[in-house]
Amino acid sequence: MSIPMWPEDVPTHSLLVIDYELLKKRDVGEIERLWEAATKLGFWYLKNHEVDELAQEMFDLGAEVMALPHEEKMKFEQGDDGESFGYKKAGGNAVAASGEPDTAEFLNIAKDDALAWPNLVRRAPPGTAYPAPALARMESTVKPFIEKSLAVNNTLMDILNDKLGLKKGRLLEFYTNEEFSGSEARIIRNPPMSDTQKIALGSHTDFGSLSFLHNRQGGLQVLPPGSETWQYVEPIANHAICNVGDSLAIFSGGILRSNLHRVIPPPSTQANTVRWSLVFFSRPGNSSVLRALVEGSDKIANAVASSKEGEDGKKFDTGSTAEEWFARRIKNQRIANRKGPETWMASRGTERVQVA
Ligand SMILES: O=C(O)CCC(=O)C(=O)O
Ligand SMILES: [Fe+2]
Repeated sequence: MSIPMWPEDVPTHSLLVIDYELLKKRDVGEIERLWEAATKLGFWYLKNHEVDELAQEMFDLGAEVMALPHEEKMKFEQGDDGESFGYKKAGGNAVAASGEPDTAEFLNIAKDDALAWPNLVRRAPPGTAYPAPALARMESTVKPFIEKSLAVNNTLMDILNDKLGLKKGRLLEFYTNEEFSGSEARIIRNPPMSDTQKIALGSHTDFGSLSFLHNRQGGLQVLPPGSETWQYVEPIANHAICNVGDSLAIFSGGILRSNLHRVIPPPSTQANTVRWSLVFFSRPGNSSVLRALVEGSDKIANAVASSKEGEDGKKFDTGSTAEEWFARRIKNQRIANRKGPETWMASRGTERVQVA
């Protein structure tokens, strides 16, 4: 599919472009730029990451899955208990405290299932785990996509670990393949909308640590620090978009920024197209306690000590495991679980500014 050019007449927020090749060589200048991006906005472009071909194969898989009849996809529904893996229908989640439904459908595939393939360790038995086109491409596409995405996220994490002043490998202890986690690949489809302001995915911070995003059309928007205006992030060919999620913001005592973002339909020139996007989310092992790593780094201890008492103090010691944190957020987004605006509030993460 050819995608129309990005329009020049919409408010667009530029991101730093980080070169993964240079990061792999631990180029000092590039590491500084990554640090700037991860601490100021928490979003950046990543080029030279070598995952583009596999990303395209994931989109092909996504097209096959989403073309299945609705009843077939619903056999693989994620359910109402806070489980993320599986299919989520359009309208399954709220996008705001009002309870307005979302418009995007997505399929989430567990990292643990892809790596254990041909076994399924998180969703079983096979007939009810994932739609057939996903199972058919698990070995050829999903597993290598997840392995490569993990390598990218782990490299970024290793660099951020050192910049945070943590002992070598400390952060990566949370992301071993030994323990189950909420890490997953997500393929998202949003149909064309006549209302180009109709919210597809509501304002949120990401639940996990690092998100590695490939989107074809625009529609992703960020709320930059200090701004009250949502701004588009331009999709650039062969450039992934990376962002920091709640867990890294908490581990780092707020030094790394988990920024609010949302998705609306593609703007202007790109309107009236089906919007496709694909994300790999790295999330800590289920038993990881989400609290600032103050004992491991003076930098983190100082950041927590100098943050606003009460509000921030509590934020950096959540008393919650990663598993509980994700289940709470997922469960309370679900329209089926909605009792009122309080259900939406219960689904929130580390947001400083609450946007309804
Ligand atoms: O589709 C996008 O561009 C972003 C998706 C997103 O923010 C998410 O799934 O958490
Ligand atoms: Fe997100």
